[in-house]
Amino acid sequence: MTQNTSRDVARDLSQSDEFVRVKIRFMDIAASIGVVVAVLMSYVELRQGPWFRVVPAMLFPLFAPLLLYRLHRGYRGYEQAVTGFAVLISAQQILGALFTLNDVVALIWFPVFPLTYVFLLGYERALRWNAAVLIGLVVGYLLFPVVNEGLQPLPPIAFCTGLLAYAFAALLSWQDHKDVSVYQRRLYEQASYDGLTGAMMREPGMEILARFMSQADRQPAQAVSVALLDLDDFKRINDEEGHLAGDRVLQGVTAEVRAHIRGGDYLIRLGGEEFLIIFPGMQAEEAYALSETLRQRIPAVTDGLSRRPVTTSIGLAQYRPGEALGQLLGRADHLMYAAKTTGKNKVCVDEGANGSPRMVFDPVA
Ligand SMILES: Nc1nc2c(ncn2[C@@H]2O[C@H](COP(=O)(O)OP(=O)(O)OP(=O)(O)O)[C@@H](O)[C@H]2O)c(=O)[nH]1
Repeated sequence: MTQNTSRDVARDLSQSDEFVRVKIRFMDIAASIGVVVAVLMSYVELRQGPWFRVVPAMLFPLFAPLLLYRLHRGYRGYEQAVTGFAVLISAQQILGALFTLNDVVALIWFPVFPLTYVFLLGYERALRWNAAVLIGLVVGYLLFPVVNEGLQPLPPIAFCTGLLAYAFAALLSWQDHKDVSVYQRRLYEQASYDGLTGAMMREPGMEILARFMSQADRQPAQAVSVALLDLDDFKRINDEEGHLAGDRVLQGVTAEVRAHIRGGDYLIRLGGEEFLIIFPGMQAEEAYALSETLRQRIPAVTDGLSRRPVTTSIGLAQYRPGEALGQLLGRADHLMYAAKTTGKNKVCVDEGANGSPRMVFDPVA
């Protein structure tokens, strides 16, 4: 089974934290400057020609404040505002082609907009968006004499040069952003995944768990279970067979876990020989079956990696809506500790209902 790719995870995280805050701050500044420039342009335009030529330039000062307001209204507001800005800029461009393409100054903006789309939408969406806007510009140019009562637009050679500059800027920004994204993803992987086992590290893992917990708060039917998995007597392997043997065991165990969990599950290394598996959308009973399979398989897969079979103790808890992350992990830890103190090599689980944890499964080791 395939696990979440680091790319999916990076995308998930990049939508929520510091990255978004920086982007919002930048958009506040850029949009405010845009409003001032557009008002000045409208004023100049109004002195030179008929009122309707001002419409494209006035769109931005009219709608940008509303979008800035949406931008600060949580995650949904942010998504809508970002797309809204892209729509606003496209409308401004295409209407601009329709009304003002007899002025060579209009071409100055052509290479600027592809960069804006990449910033707002990411390079993949921006590429499609740019293709659509290029078509819109051509249509606007062709309709210019009809809308402007016989007034001639820029000569075709000037317009085509503008289009080429636009397409070139779009390709360059796409290529550049792609390179940056690859680099960012590599940095993210290094910062988020444990080099020895490939399991996710504690901090990003906790962020993801917190996200699933708040999802479960909003939709109580959406269960989340976690399994805290700790290898038994691991110190003895290190002491008797050396650290390298211990490392091999850790790698063997995590490979086995990864092979059995589902695509949307997460494996996190909390530290040392302690791991957490997040089972989104899974009740404790179902997660128990999977954990029990793992418990049974681990001695077999570590056979040969160490002189004696390695066993695990697992504490399994289902999230109770409203509880804190520390409480959920505390319950899982308490259950794992119960498994350790009652003979090791077992899975202990509670029902996930309110009240004190109760062990409903206590398989024979
Ligand atoms: N080889 C190796 N050992 C590690 C790593 N991280 C932590 N350890 C060792 O893991 C061992 C954990 O020992 P303990 O916490 O006593 O746990 P244990 O021996 O498994 O005992 P129980 O949990 O009670 O079953 C320590 O010896 C750590 O040095 C690692 O990355 N590689």
